[in-house]
Amino acid sequence: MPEAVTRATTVTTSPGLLASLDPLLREWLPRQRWFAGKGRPVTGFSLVAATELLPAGSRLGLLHLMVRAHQPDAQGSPTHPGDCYQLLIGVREVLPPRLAPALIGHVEQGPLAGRTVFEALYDPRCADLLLEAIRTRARIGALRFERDGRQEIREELVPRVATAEQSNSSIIYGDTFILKLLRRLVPGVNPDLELPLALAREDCPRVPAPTGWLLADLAEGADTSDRSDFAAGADPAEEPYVLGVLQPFVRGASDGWELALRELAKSEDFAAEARALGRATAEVHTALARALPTVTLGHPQVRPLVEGMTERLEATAQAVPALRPYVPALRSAFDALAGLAAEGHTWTAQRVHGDLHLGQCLRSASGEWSLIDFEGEPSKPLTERRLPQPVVRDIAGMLRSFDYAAHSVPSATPRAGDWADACRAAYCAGYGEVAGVDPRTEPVLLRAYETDKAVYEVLYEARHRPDWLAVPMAAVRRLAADASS
Ligand SMILES: Nc1ncnc2c1ncn2[C@@H]1O[C@H](COP(=O)(O)OP(=O)(O)O)[C@@H](O)[C@H]1O
Ligand SMILES: O=P(O)(O)O[C@H]1O[C@H](CO)[C@@H](O[C@H]2O[C@H](CO)[C@@H](O)[C@H](O)[C@H]2O)[C@H](O)[C@H]1O
Repeated sequence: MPEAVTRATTVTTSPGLLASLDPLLREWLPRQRWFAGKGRPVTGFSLVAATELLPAGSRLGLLHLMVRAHQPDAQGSPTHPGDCYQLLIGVREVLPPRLAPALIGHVEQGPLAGRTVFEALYDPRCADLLLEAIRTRARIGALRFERDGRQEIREELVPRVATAEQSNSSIIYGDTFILKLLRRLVPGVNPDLELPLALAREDCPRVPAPTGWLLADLAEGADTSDRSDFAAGADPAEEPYVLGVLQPFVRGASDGWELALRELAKSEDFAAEARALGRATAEVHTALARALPTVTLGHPQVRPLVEGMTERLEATAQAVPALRPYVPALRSAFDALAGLAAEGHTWTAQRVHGDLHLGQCLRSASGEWSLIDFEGEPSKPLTERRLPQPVVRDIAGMLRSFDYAAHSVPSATPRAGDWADACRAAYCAGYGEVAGVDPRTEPVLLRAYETDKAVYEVLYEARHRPDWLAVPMAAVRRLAADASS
């Protein structure tokens, strides 16, 4: 049986707790894939919240920590407050061999001295406890576990940690549910929960409906007993943090990126799948437009949007010299959009996925497509990620992804360029079939967003995967040449 979670309600306030973990976390945290502050030293930690899920002094202790890692900002200024991370720390006298890969270290001082701490997600007792807490809508200190009462959560589903390369951490329960635990935390409504909940209200089958979620409500004296809307609360600093989302697991799924590369390697056509993906994207967009407000973008709104794109282009050219020769031609794509707006052209904006690419699309064993990971670009503030945008933002992301796939295979692969063109056309056609408007009827808007995405990718690859920089640079050359012709 899972732990009786509602008994363990002590909030740990021991001032020595973080000091005792400090030397271990300094070494361990920067090595984690999800650590967002790579390349900058961690100069210290402060505790945002600590909750004892199982008493730290017992045979197995379990701590839920929200810890701010202090780092100088990218410019070296030490005043940056640092990012807040979610950690689940197991505490034992001795770590069993099966948990050795989860070791964080042996504590030498403070309240946990002499004990071993480890990444608790790998301990099935911890994973069971989290699922049980969601199932029973537990309140543990500042932590609130919620669920959609219409979805059944069976007990005793065997947990395992997901091995996919990801920006957060996930536990899969018996191939039935997947719990994504967000790592870098910010207070406020998180689109990764907000949008799937809105889509579930619209009965949109293209996005797994949240089964449960967990929040941390740190507002002093917060009485959360009858708050069903996690979005309540005017001041973002007072709003709950979204810590994780449980959703149905799409069994036997392949992601669009894996499938596209597989078909490309065999020189197989992917147009039918691309068209289905276009249809799925349009289904999600139309449901989002029904569920959440839409706005009209005229000249006053488009001007700052274009300025933002231009600033991103210039900042990226500063950071990546290879981009510099193409700046004037790329800028003309943004200027053309501003020009149309100045002539009185308007566009509709609505909530969108915000970071759509082939890796965010899952095809189930029965061939149905789902879209996942509605977090948006994690480096942007939540308020920005939640702004309505033209749907073309997502469409451009997918069009870039087909191009990425074509440029990621060995150059000997015949007609990779034609393959990408066919996918791009099929995706837009599929989108138009459902939405009623083919995105290619807005070439200026599409070009501006595709250019902006390619510029984003140049910076992303320069920072994270320099070996891949040639992929978006090829697109930059193509977009610049088209602009000059
Ligand atoms: N509902 C789901 N069903 C099956 N696999 C999923 C599901 N949600 C996520 N995954 C898998 O987990 C990976 C990471 O999920 P994602 O939401 O993209 O997390 P992150 O934001 O950490 O990158 C996905 O690439 C996919 O392989
Ligand atoms: O998956 P994330 O949401 O963290 O997105 C980031 O990483 C992506 C790479 O994993 C990156 O996507 C780029 O590479 C993909 C192939 O690996 C390609 O399909 C995408 O089209 C391309 O943008 C994404 O940009 C970045 O935000």
